[in-house]
Amino acid sequence: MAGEPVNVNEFEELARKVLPKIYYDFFSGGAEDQYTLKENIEAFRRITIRPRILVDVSKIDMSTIILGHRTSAPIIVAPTSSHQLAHPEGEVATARGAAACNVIMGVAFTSTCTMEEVASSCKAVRFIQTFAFKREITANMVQRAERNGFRAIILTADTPRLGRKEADIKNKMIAPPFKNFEGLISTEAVSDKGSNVEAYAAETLDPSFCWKDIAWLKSITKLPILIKGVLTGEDATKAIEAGVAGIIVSNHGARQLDYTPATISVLEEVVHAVQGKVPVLFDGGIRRGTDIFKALALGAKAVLIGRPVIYGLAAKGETGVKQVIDMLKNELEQTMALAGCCTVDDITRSHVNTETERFLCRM
Ligand SMILES: Cc1cc2nc3c(=O)[nH]c(=O)nc-3n(C[C@H](O)[C@H](O)[C@H](O)COP(=O)(O)O)c2cc1C
Ligand SMILES: CCCCC(=O)C(=O)O
Repeated sequence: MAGEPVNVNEFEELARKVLPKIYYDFFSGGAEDQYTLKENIEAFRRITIRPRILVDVSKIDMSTIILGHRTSAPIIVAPTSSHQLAHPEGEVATARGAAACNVIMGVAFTSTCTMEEVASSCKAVRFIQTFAFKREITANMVQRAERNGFRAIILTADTPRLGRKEADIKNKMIAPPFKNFEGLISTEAVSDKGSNVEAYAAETLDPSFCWKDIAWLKSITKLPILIKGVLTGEDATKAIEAGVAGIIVSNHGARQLDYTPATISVLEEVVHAVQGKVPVLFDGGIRRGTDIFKALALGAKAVLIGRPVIYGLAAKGETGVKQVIDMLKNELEQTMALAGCCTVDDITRSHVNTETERFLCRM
């Protein structure tokens, strides 16, 4: 690739060049056969856009409100771990990039900078992401999140144990120090076989955590709880019964259970089950503004972006994060203009055709 990257995929190429192979594999990889990893991207290609012409698109407004926070676009930085493996400034640089674009920053508890460092370094609206950790870890996270001005808790519920990423096992991937755990777990997880990321997970996660335990989480915090990892209408209904403030349709970027469907193919099922009771957010495979448009048309309030942000960070630090988010914003704006939508609310179900509909049209 010659010159500056012009799209997110070119940022991935830059990141591949600058990162040691072991870290590129860690960031880019998925579980086992990586069927879902491919599908998350491919399924977007099977959805087409139904544009409307001769609409006055002289002004496009991409802004939206997410849990009461106005943001410049329906884009959130997905919580992803280990940013210092991509760039020495880690999550601090990522959060500053998000702040510069006026989008919400998801911070993983398994970050390499502490929650406090991220909080004091930028003005971005921040959501903290947690797993179903052992209770003393969760309680510590909640106190610190509230004290440091985080605005919501993202409970990632698809990880009772860690998915098997075979590249990490082969590469003997060593997790960086996850500084938020200091004083909470006795040792730095070590493992003599394969990746030690799994050993970390085994020491911190509580695989017995289930739906009823959300009541406990709600009892120890005033922050709204978003549940991440919902892939079925059944679980969406349970999540609403449990009283969550929002749902994130996600398969963890295809890093947990392989052969789950592409997230974009189950978004509508979840949206139907939710019946507008809480916002439905979406992640997995967003690489273009057209992908964001498609997710919004199928009922998402906003999308989370995982790997593209990490690739921007790896390639150019905070500037790269900003460039990646700006690229996606510019592409969304272009898509909205060419499809005849001036605001995000103008994007409706009738602006896309899924594979099923195209098949029915031919009958
Ligand atoms: C390197 C990496 C680390 C991740 N770490 C976490 C994490 O700590 N917690 C979490 O809930 N999701 C994590 N995720 C999943 C993301 O939040 C998000 O669901 C996923 O990356 C979206 O797919 P995309 O990368 O195609 O945008 C991680 C994803 C990647 C690629
Ligand atoms: C213990 C670290 C978990 C990170 C994670 O969720 C991922 O790599 O997908």
